[in-house]
Order: sequence, then C-alpha cells, then structure tokens
Amino acid sequence: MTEFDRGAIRAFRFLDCRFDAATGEACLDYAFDGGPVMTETLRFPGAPFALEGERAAAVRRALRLLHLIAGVSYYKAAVPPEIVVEGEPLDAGTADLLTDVYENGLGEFAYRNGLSLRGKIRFPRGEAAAPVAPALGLSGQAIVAIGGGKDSLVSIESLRELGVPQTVAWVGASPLIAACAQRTGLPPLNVQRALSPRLFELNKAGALNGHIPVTAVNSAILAVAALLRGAGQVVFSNERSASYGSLIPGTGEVNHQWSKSWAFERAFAAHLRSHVAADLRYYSLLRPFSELAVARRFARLDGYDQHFSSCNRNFHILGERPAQRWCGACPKCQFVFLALAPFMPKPRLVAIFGRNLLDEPELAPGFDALMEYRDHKPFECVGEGRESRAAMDLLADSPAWREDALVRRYAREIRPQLAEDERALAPLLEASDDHGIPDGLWERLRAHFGA
Ligand SMILES: CC(=O)N[C@H]1[C@@H](OP(=O)(O)OP(=O)(O)OC[C@H]2O[C@@H](n3ccc(=O)[nH]c3=O)[C@H](O)[C@@H]2O)O[C@H](CO)[C@@H](O)[C@@H]1O[C@H](C)C(=O)N[C@@H](C)C(=O)N[C@@H](CCC(=O)O)C(=O)O
Ligand SMILES: Nc1ncnc2c1ncn2[C@@H]1O[C@H](COP(=O)(O)OP(=O)(O)OP(=O)(O)O)[C@@H](O)[C@H]1O
Repeated sequence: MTEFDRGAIRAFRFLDCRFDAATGEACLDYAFDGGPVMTETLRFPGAPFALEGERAAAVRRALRLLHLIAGVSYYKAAVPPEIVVEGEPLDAGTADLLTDVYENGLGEFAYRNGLSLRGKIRFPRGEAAAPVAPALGLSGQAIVAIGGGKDSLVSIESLRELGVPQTVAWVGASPLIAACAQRTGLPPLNVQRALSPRLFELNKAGALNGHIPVTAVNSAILAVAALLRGAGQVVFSNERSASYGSLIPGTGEVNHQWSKSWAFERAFAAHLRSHVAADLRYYSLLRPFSELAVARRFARLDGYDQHFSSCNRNFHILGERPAQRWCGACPKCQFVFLALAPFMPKPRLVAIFGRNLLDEPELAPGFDALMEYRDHKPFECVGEGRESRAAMDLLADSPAWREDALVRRYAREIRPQLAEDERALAPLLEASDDHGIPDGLWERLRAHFGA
C-alpha cells in the first residue's frame, strides 16, 4: 500500500446516496477528488418497504442528511481544504448544521492530530430557502437507541414503567448490545452498517485518524429507521454531563462526546423537524439527569448485571472481541465502577466487574483524572469531575469502602484539599430544565426519577 499523501488532495466529495425499498439497503458514496468511490452500506430491517408520497420524500431527505453526516468518517482521513456536495445545493441551515457537527465533532480528533479546524470546515451553500417539512402523521412508537451500557437500559426500563411503546434499536454487529436488547424482551431493530473497506486501507497507508461524532451518525441512521416504520420518536440516552468536555490548558474545552451534548441534540432535533418531518421527535430521555442520578437509577434495576457493559473495547468493528466485558483499565470502566459504588451493595458491584477497582493502587492515575485531581478529565464518556469527587466522597464515609486503597488515599490526600461544594452530592441529583423531552412525558419521568 503506497503512503497516503493527503497534501495532494484538494476536495472531499459527497457523490450520491440511494435506498432500495425492496431490500432495505442504503448506499452512501464519497470520494477524494477524482479518486476511487468509497461506499458505506447500511441495511435497514423490515424490507420490502411500501413508501409513497410524502413519507417516501421524507425518507429521501433523511437519507441525504445521513449521507452528509456519515461522511465525517471519510473526510477525517485527509481533511482537504474543499468540500463538494454533488446534486441539489444545500440550504444555509443544513450547511451550518454540518459545519457544526464536523467542527465540534472532530474537536478531539483535531486536538490529537495537532490540527486547527476551527473556521476551516465550510460546507457549500446555495441560495435555496430552507424547506418546510410536512407532518406525516407518524405514530407514538419510540425507536429507543440501545448502546449496551447502563444509560440506555435506564431509559428503556423507565419508558416501560411509564407505558411508552418502544422498539429497541442499535447500529452494528455488537453481540453485547444484541444480548442486552434480547434481555429487554422488547421488539428489536438492528441496522447493519459496513464502512467502505477503502477507509481501512487509507488508515493503513497513514491517513489521519481519530475520534468522530459517532452519536450523530447513529442518530441520523435511526431517524431513517424511524421514518421507514412510521415511528414518531427517536430516543437517545445522553445524560447532562455529556455536554461538558475536558478543559485543556492552552487549548480550552475539547468535548470527546460533543454529539452526545445538548448542543447537538437541540440542533439535530430542530433540523429533523424543519427539514425532514415536522412530527419526528428526537430527544435524550436522560438529558435532565447527571451521571450519578442515572447510576442511582440503574442500581435499582436487576437482570442486566451479567449482560451490560460501558467499556468501549466491546464495540470495535475490526479485531478480536475482548475476553472480559470490563477491561478495568479504561476511564469508562473506572467511572462506571465509581458511579455505581455509592448506590449498590459492594458484593454486587464487585461481581459485575469481577474485581474491586478501588482497591487497586496502580489505578490511582485513572481515578485522579476522573476527579480532575492533578490532571484533566479523560477524553471519554465519563461524568464531570465533581461527580467523581462526590461519589468518592460518599465512599470515604462508607464502612464498606473506606478501607480500600484508593478510597483511603482520597480521604487522606485529596479530600482535605477540596471545599465542600467541590464534592457535594445533593446538587448533582437535581434535574435540570434544559431538555427536549415531550411535556406530557417529562412530568411523569421526573416523578419516576424522584428528582
Ligand atoms: C470502538 C472504538 O472506540 N472505536 C474507535 C477506535 O477505532 P479502532 O481503530 O480501534 O477500531 P474500530 O472501532 O474497529 O474502527 C476501525 C476504523 O474505522 C473507522 N471508523 C469506525 C467507525 C465509525 O463510525 N467511523 C470511522 O471512521 C476509524 O477510522 C477506525 O479506526 O479508534 C478510532 C480512531 O480513534 C475511532 O474513530 C473509533 O471510534 C468509533 C467511531 C466509535 O464507535 N467510538 C465510540 C466508542 C465513541 O467514541 N463513543 C463516544 C461518543 C462520541 C460522540 O460524540 O458520539 C463516547 O462513548 O463518548
Ligand atoms: N451502536 C449503537 N447504535 C445505536 N445507538 C447507540 C449505539 N451505541 C450507543 N447508542 C446510543 O448512544 C447513547 C450513548 O452511548 P453510550 O455508549 O454512552 O451509552 P450506553 O451504552 O447507553 O451507556 P453507557 O454510557 O453506560 O455506556 C446510548 O445511550 C444510546 O442511546
């Protein structure tokens, strides 16, 4: 494989997207300059689809939005100076949304690759006025995204208790997510996704690589899936803390999980309503709650302990599946262990992880970063530093935990340096008002959460 010379590339091109209603297959085509076409293929279950009139037009609009958002996986390989969108020119609103998603969603990617992308990514726009998407008479069925971790399981069980009809949906071929979905006993919707093999070749040839706003891609995929079924709600489970990134000295805030943030949710939800279908709702059911409030809720569930995992090592496309559901070494494993510890019996938590991470002194640097003690919050989907500090503070007063190595070290070395409000739990369990949950549902959910 010859070295990939990204400097020789002028433009990233969005070529075409197409959907076969008979098979449920969607194809998204991209290229650098006049180079080989890179095609991403998705397969939506439930074919053949009888689409006509306004619903068929809305599916086409949703597919085009998916084509534009999913291009981020390929664009990042070279980040060329120009972006070309074949076909009908974008309206300003769509161009602005995409610029937002690419610029913010590639924030960590840019930081780690030493690139300055701010103001450099510009999607071309025509003079066309923004479209006005009609309402389609979509149903109240909720397409609920499941990720195999605690957050989406809390949403699923909350919606079940509140009597909301739901289909659990996921993208990709993770056996772990499939097992969790099956465990819910709810109707499943699995969208298969195959990235262009050319991307993996470019990676091997030295293309730029890094973190992408995968939740934006998953959201656009499930918006298509919802329209194919006539469902009116796409529900994600991104909690409040996903809106806050890591504060990097000399760089500012870099959010590893920007497309799980309230800023993305609000913009994407509004865009679906204005540009795709006026009655297609997109929201995160956990937006008002902190990670600790969600962890407290998860601790009250049973039946998923030996199935769920938040460890991202379970979700690679290439390579071997890990032997353990929890690696224990990554920030997500360490944060989930810490967040659950105050709310569930210690033997239950140790049985889930197969070990007691808080009694392993060599893991101190990881937990220090989670607490923002002498290090910045890790580039991972973890709670705010004050949430980790509040959880550790609770454990320092718990007879079950206070003798464990890292808890004892916190009490002796870190707690004395913290003011009360830097480690207080109560404010973190209150619900916030910034969310997109439908009014009727929010009041019931708030009572259900006891927030
Ligand atoms: C599972 C994971 O963490 N993957 C990241 C990892 O990829 P790796 O090279 O180790 O292997 P694969 O996951 O098999 O991917 C192979 C290459 O394919 C490209 N790619 C994959 C999926 C995709 O949607 N777009 C892609 O371009 C990529 O070039 C891969 O190298 O490292 C990669 C490079 O840093 C990351 O791009 C992979 O990240 C995945 C897209 C992924 O699913 N990551 C999630 C675990 C993740 O980051 N979730 C965030 C949410 C962030 C958000 O804003 O939505 C979170 O949990 O907070
Ligand atoms: N493969 C996927 N397909 C569709 N949606 C997904 C997928 N993975 C995650 N999601 C959605 O994105 C949200 C954020 O993903 P994330 O992995 O942080 O959450 P989780 O797996 O539900 O819980 P945890 O944070 O404990 O891992 C999930 O709650 C889910 O709604």
